[in-house]
Amino acid sequence: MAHNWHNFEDRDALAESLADLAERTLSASIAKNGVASLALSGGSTPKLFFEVLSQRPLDWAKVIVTLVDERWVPVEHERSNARLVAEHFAKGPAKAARFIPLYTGADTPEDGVGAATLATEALPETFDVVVMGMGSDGHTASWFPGGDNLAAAIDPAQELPLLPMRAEAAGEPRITFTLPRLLSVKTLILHIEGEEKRAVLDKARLEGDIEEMPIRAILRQDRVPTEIFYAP
Ligand SMILES: O=C1O[C@H](COP(=O)(O)O)[C@@H](O)[C@H](O)[C@H]1O
Repeated sequence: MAHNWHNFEDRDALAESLADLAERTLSASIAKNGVASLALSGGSTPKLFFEVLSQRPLDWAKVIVTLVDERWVPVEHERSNARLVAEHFAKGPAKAARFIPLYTGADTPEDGVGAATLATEALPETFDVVVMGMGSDGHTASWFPGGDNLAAAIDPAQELPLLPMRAEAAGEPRITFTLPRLLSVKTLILHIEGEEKRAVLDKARLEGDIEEMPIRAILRQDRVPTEIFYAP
């Protein structure tokens, strides 16, 4: 499936354009279905995009927001992706959106994945917008090289929407949406910033095992085009 490249001179321009695309897609879905859904990545890259999108004049009360993955830590923790959403996205107009967290408060993601799965059943079967990020090791969502559930998470036939994930490089146990669940989407975005990550992405586009660079599961799938947003 084609990748559509959107290259920007700087990160401000990228954030505005990415927010334009998300706003357009969400607003079309609200007009057609009365509801829209958005799955966001965590980490450090999306902060500016969150700030810009959160100010857009959408009917946010009709938007359901979740994360593509979460670190298994409480929302107060500095590494919580939900905390990033709370601080940089759930403010201004976007505060009216309904947020479905993946962290449930259970001791482990293995204990909590059932409740998280139930909670995410409130999402429409097809996401309107999914925004993926990528780490400098080629992971995306919590699909880490060497992850204990990596093969299951990126299995195109996987029927479970969410899986726990543990990996040395992950820092803490994780929970993550699986490949088929995230590919059930109208607009799939990959958000990359910085020349170091651009080099990682270029390497991922070459031949090689998907499990070595799990972002390849996105780049090589043929269900939905990937809109690649890049700024140095
Ligand atoms: O751990 C994570 O890392 C990736 C990449 O994050 P970044 O800090 O390099 O932007 C992120 O996409 C994922 O959601 C997050 O949990």
